Amino acid sequence: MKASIVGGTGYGSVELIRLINKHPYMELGTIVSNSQAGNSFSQTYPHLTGIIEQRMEDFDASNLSEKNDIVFLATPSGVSSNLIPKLLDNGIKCIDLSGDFRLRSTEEYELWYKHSPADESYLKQATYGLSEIYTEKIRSAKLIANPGCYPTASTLGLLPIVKTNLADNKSIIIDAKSGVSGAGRGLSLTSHYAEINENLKAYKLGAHQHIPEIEQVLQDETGTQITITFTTHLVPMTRGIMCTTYVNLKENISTEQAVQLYTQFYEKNPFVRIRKPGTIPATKEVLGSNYCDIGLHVDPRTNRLTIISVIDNLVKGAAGQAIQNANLMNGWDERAGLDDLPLYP
Ligand SMILES: NC(=O)C1=CN([C@@H]2O[C@H](COP(=O)(O)OP(=O)(O)OC[C@H]3O[C@@H](n4cnc5c(N)ncnc54)[C@H](OP(=O)(O)O)[C@@H]3O)[C@@H](O)[C@H]2O)C=CC1
Ligand SMILES: CC(=O)N[C@@H](CCC(=O)OP(=O)(O)O)C(=O)O
Repeated sequence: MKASIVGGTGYGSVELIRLINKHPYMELGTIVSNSQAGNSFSQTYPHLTGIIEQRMEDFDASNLSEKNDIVFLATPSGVSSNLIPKLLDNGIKCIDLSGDFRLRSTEEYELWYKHSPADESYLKQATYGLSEIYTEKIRSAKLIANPGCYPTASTLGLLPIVKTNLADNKSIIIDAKSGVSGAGRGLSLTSHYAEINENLKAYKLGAHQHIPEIEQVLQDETGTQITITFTTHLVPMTRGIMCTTYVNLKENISTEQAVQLYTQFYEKNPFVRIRKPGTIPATKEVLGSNYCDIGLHVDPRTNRLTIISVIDNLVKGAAGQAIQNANLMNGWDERAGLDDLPLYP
């Protein structure tokens, strides 16, 4: 099966190429680049010299649909909302790594993303691609809105407890941290070495575009409106996301009981690993892999649950989850092409 990528020179694209290159049932099709059409891929990424030499091309929906079986869009928000309708009209399946098709409400999209929303008739065709939770819908989807990196780590960490009657849903605080590759390859002052190195910054306080996305999933899965406190931080490392989430419990449970609840919740999900009581996951322990590792602790003095969830933002947070969704859409083992062990140290 041939997989095309749009947004060729970005980090999401080069990570998709790494994963497609070793996938048992997919091979790389057309790479579309807005800025580098005509140039070979290895000119932008010399570490792939002699491996990915193909020339990147301009976007052409009918040509892409003729030559490929699926298209991954790894473009900034505000771009795929214009491209995906043309692709769907040509009958090709799409997986969008951007935020353009994640929020069902067009008003919310405009409010948080500050772009014009996608056309509602196409928005309605999108399935939110949190692989572990929407598995069955994903299998028959034609358009996947791949979740954001922070929402993946946050919601996988929160869902087992909010879906029980144990959590005080008004008390949720997510303290989130990301490596700099989460901001993409584009140059900006905030990702400048001298601004990042030996520094720790909170950003987009109360204004992060992932707030409505996380709340939408929590509402869909609990049937109640849940408002969260969510703060993002930029950490001087390349890859990795850690979400430290605090939830007040309405009943007394022990750490061991929380671990048992989470283990049962994810027992059929190979990419979610629940840590034993007393072991705390770190970002390096999932580096380069599609795992989301979750550590839990209940403080008996406050009866508050602390959830530590970690992912590699470019794998489970983007390209890896996109491949996992393509696997589900095609009826393959969801682990196909995603069996790399974490890279350690
Ligand atoms: N980085 C991460 O960890 C994650 C990213 N995402 C989302 O995935 C998407 C891709 O992210 P990422 O690869 O990191 O971003 P990058 O900034 O690294 O790459 C995006 C690429 O899109 C293309 N592009 C840029 N502007 C335009 C435009 N106006 N029209 C068409 N193409 C354009 C460019 O490639 P070219 O010129 O070659 O076409 C660019 O390199 C984004 O929406 C991001 O929010 C989601 C989860 C995690
Ligand atoms: C470190 C960093 O800057 N991360 C980005 C995450 C980008 C992302 O995944 O956002 P989308 O919803 O547009 O896909 C951010 O916080 O905005």
